Amino acid sequence: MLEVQSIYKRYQKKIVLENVSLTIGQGEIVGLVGENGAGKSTLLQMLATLMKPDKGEIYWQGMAYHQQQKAIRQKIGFVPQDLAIWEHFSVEDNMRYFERLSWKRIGISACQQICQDMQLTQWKEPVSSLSGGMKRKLNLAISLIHQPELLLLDEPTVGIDMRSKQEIGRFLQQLARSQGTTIIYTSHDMNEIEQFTDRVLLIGKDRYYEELLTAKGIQVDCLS
Ligand SMILES: Nc1ncnc2c1ncn2[C@@H]1O[C@H](COP(=O)(O)OP(=O)(O)OP(=O)(O)O)[C@@H](O)[C@H]1O
Repeated sequence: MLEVQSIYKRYQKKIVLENVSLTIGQGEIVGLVGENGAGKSTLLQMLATLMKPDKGEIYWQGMAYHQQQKAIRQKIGFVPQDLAIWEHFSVEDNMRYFERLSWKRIGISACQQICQDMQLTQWKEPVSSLSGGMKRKLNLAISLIHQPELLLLDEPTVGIDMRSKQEIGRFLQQLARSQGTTIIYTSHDMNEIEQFTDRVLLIGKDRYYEELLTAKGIQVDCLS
């Protein structure tokens, strides 16, 4: 279980997160939505241990972030908005490279299986020749090599076509159901959020998303 207790974050004078608390259970897929600049990436970076809150505490499976950061980091997969892959290597070489650096050595067949499960089948092709959607899938596949318990995705499907979105969404659902992976992901696509998440957390002051999602019959929990 992920527990966030009353966290605060400000950049210079700008308060971004103010008294944010949330609880997410194992195997849940949660959509994090809100207007541009609401603080979604900031929150994800804190959940990924890459940034500390000014105040408040975060726990994963009862372990406090401020006390067991290294152990917690090994259980987290984080996919930032920007792609972090080697363009001139093949899909296989990317997976081999990151598998070698991984906390957990799963072997190359298991790496290939992750790609296949995501319908990323261009194993031998250079990344530079892949479509944007395939590159996003590879970025996601790399984050799964160490079999994270908590997967944090910052707009994993931005700029990609409907088909790849569907494939990624279905893959994430399968991952949560079969492995019990807890998944939090941000998106501005409310159809995708409706289709693939179990529930929605809204961040920021803008109530546009709340109205939109409530009209679709989706329950929204407001974080600020
Ligand atoms: N390192 C930083 N220094 C100063 N201000 C920052 C920094 N990072 C983010 N901000 C500001 O904090 C606010 C929240 O940014 P954040 O990237 O978390 O929002 P977001 O909800 O992810 O936005 P988007 O949907 O555009 O990705 C924004 O106003 C942003 O300009």
